[in-house]
Amino acid sequence: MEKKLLFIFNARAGKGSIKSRLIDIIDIFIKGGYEVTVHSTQAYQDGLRVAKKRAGDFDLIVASGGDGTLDEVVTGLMEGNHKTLLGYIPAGSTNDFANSLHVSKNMLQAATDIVEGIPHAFDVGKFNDDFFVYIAAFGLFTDVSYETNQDLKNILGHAAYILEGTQRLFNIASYQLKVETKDTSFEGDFIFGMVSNATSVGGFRKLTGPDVLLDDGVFEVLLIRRPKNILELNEIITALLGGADTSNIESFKTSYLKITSETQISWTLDGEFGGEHREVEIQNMNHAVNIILKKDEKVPLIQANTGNIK
Ligand SMILES: Nc1ncnc2c1ncn2[C@@H]1O[C@H](COP(=O)(O)OP(=O)(O)OP(=O)(O)O)[C@@H](O)[C@H]1O
Repeated sequence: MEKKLLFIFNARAGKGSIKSRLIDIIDIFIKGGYEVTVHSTQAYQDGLRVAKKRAGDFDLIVASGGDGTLDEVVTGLMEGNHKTLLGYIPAGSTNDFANSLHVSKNMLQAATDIVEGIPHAFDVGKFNDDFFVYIAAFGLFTDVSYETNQDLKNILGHAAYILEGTQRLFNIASYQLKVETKDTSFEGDFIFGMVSNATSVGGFRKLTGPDVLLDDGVFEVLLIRRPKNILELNEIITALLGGADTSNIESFKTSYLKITSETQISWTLDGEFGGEHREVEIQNMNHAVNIILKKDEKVPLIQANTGNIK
């Protein structure tokens, strides 16, 4: 029997770059032995709705768009409790997570790699009642409006850019936080926080630290305290650029994290607006999604290949 593939794509992502490749992509899927059902997302969260409702009827779901579309489809899989295999064809203006996954930026190659590829189990983040694929972050967004879409797209690149070393770290909002893990808890005045499962964020590799594995059941956490003077600021910047550690940066790995603040904090989940929260519980959902990647691709994973789907 033919295997069933649900193809969910955002025709608007990346200025509509997928449109001219659509027929060739579908042709690759059909030649790969799939019966293809196509859905172009009609609005914000449509990808989530369709994945949640329909993924159970398919052997493979392929998402195409930017990080936002991937986030929505994974959230739909999680909310619907589906274990359907997932493929990703980057087609947005921001495809940050594609760098961690080593997915080809050539859409036809990415489609071929899905058809010929191998599924790998990846961790997913649970964020209160929501989910994220590779990052939940707050801070450093005060001069970026959440109202216009384009600003939102660049939010992680923007944060990473600021962290790379401008003096603006002094002039931004900070948040009084209590941070709890299963082993420890601490408090402080923080300007930025990120909980990630990625080898690079906003195009910057150093921010997530070395020895990142995408299926190890733990997140990399980076929390930056407000610098009190130039010396502390320089220490923070040096540490972010890979130099000596500083007590103004908390960085650790954990499977669970609770962050409580006195005021509402705006969060971003995978580069999209993740709501305002005073209390956030983040849990690593180990091996929650099975993503198909090119054979022999050196993606940082503990697990060896879980078997060819063909
Ligand atoms: N038809 C649509 N109309 C409006 N928004 C949509 C539509 N389809 C998807 N979206 C929303 O667009 C957002 C961004 O999508 P995505 O991540 O795929 O692209 P992007 O690379 O961020 O975007 P862009 O290339 O448009 O800057 C997502 O939140 C998604 O829900």
